[in-house]
Amino acid sequence: MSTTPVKVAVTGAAGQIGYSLLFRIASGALFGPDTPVQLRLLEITPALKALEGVVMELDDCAFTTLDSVEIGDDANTIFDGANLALLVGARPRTKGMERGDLLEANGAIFTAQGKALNEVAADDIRIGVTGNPANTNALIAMSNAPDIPKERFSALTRLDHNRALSQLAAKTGSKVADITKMTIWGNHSATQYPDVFHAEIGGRNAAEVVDDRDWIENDFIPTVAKRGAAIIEARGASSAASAASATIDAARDWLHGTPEGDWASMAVVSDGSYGVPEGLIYSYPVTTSNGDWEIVQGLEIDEFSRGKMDATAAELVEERDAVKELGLI
Ligand SMILES: NC(=O)C1=CN([C@@H]2O[C@H](COP(=O)(O)OP(=O)(O)OC[C@H]3O[C@@H](n4cnc5c(N)ncnc54)[C@H](O)[C@@H]3O)[C@@H](O)[C@H]2O)C=CC1
Ligand SMILES: O=C([O-])CC(=O)C(=O)O
Repeated sequence: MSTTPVKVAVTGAAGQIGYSLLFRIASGALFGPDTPVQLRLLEITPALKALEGVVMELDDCAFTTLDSVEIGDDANTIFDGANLALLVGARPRTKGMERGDLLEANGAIFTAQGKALNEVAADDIRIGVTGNPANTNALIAMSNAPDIPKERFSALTRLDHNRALSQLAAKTGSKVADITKMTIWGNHSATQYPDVFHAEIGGRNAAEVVDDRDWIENDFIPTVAKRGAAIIEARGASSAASAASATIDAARDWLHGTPEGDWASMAVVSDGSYGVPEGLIYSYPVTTSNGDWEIVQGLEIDEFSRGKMDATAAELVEERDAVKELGLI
């Protein structure tokens, strides 16, 4: 239990993910009922008025864990002393838009925010990137923050991980709580590889419990990988409440640790593990404790998995090369 307030910066705070995320953080979902939270909310100038309205609503909730709220459009002011920065603000993908189109639009945002974090964040800063294209945005922020250890940056693949848990539970008639060791490899995009071959259901190998290779290859993997597009198609807007929930899950596990006997999926800087090019922000199975993560080592990778893991790495190499060409990293 800590009574020292935690400073949590959230960007894109007036957006649709923000509208769910801020209330969860303020109510103690991330740090528990005894830790006061100071919210630092960054928006672009035209969105500040809407953000004032969100702050009025935060006030009206009378959360006992919410110590203070500061809003603004200057990253150096808002990130000052931040212990955790959740970089959500970005331009969301709209119907028919490909992720590559987003690289340039978002590059400028994450260059500036990486620099500001480097200047003013607290020494223990952890940075989680939700805004798309999340892996490459995290790479841009990381590359523009040379004084912050690279391990402090991650991109969100927890939503994909949670989607995979839910699909697998539905298929096998099991409970999400019975499933462990799910893995999302690679990019938060349609090339991601949701891997059930190392997952377990009630301690048994998940692929064996499923016993339906066709479902794994032709239903499960594409359903999870294309779920974001399916939500956009159905809702006319990208995932918001589920993305906020996954952002909380990811930050909570990072700061407070993964449960014994389980792991989480997190896109983190590659050290070359599993043959992934060093320096990419690639989603791995990780265990965490006290704000540090470690890539789960020693998993056997068969030819099918190898192909999928390499394909998503190749997409990230392309994204990296594109932003390099734009001078963003
Ligand atoms: N990694 C993941 O699993 C997921 C990622 N996303 C991504 O999250 C991002 C946010 O999504 P939504 O909240 O739905 O979008 P939104 O458009 O509702 O909100 C984004 C907010 O960011 C703000 N913003 C833009 N530039 C900014 C800057 N430089 N500084 C601060 N704020 C800035 C905008 O004014 C806007 O209020 C999008 O990129 C979306 O694609 C969405 C779902 C899942
Ligand atoms: O697909 C999108 O643009 C939104 C997103 O990242 C997701 O829902 O996974």
